[in-house]
Amino acid sequence: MTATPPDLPADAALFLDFDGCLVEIAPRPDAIVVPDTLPALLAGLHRRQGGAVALVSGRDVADLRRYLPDFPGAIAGSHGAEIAWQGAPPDPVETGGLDATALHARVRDLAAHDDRLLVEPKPHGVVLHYRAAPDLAEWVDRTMGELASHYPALALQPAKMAMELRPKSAGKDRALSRLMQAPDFAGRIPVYAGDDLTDEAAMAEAQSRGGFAIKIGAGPTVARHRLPDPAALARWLAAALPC
Ligand SMILES: O=P(O)(O)OC[C@H]1O[C@H](O[C@H]2O[C@H](CO)[C@@H](O)[C@H](O)[C@H]2O)[C@H](O)[C@@H](O)[C@@H]1O
Repeated sequence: MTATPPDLPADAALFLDFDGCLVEIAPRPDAIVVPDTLPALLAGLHRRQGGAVALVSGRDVADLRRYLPDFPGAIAGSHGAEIAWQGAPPDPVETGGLDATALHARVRDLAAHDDRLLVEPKPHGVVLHYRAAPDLAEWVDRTMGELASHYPALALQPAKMAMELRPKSAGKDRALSRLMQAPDFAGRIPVYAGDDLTDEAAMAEAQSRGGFAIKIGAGPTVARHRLPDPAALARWLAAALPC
């Protein structure tokens, strides 16, 4: 059973997923709408939590910075493959010699199968989206699975109406563990909010470290707490800030 979360402790380290968590899911990755109030909310939380606020997303760091250019905290992008500390460029990523451009071209060729499919290239992988073609779910899973067998350094990452190839060495749980070693985060209670399969390992990691996790929306989860949607999460976060 998942319960409403307790108040955000002042000594928490806060980890926030982006799509489906801070912003509503949209028909396409570039169609999301960032609520007007979100940048100030994140800045207020960053002050209140002593700098211990991080975005943890499947999107790459550059993409997240386009949507939240003034976010003052750390950003773990590409499912934790990239970590950018407050305002700095991302740490270099070990890609195992991946030719990302060739991979993107291969997936674009596969996507020519149906013009409702959408390819999202990433610096260390690629996503094939089928939100506009739900009938192709099985085809996408199978085709990306076959492709994955040619890329031993990449792992299949199922997401909402999408299948991704991302570095095997990445993972939001690993990103959380790394961030928890940083001076602003160390010794704090990890609190993680997320909505997708990609968040489950990080939620488990937060709980195993004595913190808590909040699942946003419906669906099975390891999280012990739940809120219905990004608006409810924003209200819960705002309640932690002085009026
Ligand atoms: O880890 P997240 O911040 O939750 O990012 C996960 C993926 O989110 C994006 O795709 C999802 O959201 C899109 C916009 O709402 C939606 O159209 C798509 O169907 C969803 O899968 C993003 O495009 C991916 O790169 C992220 O990995």
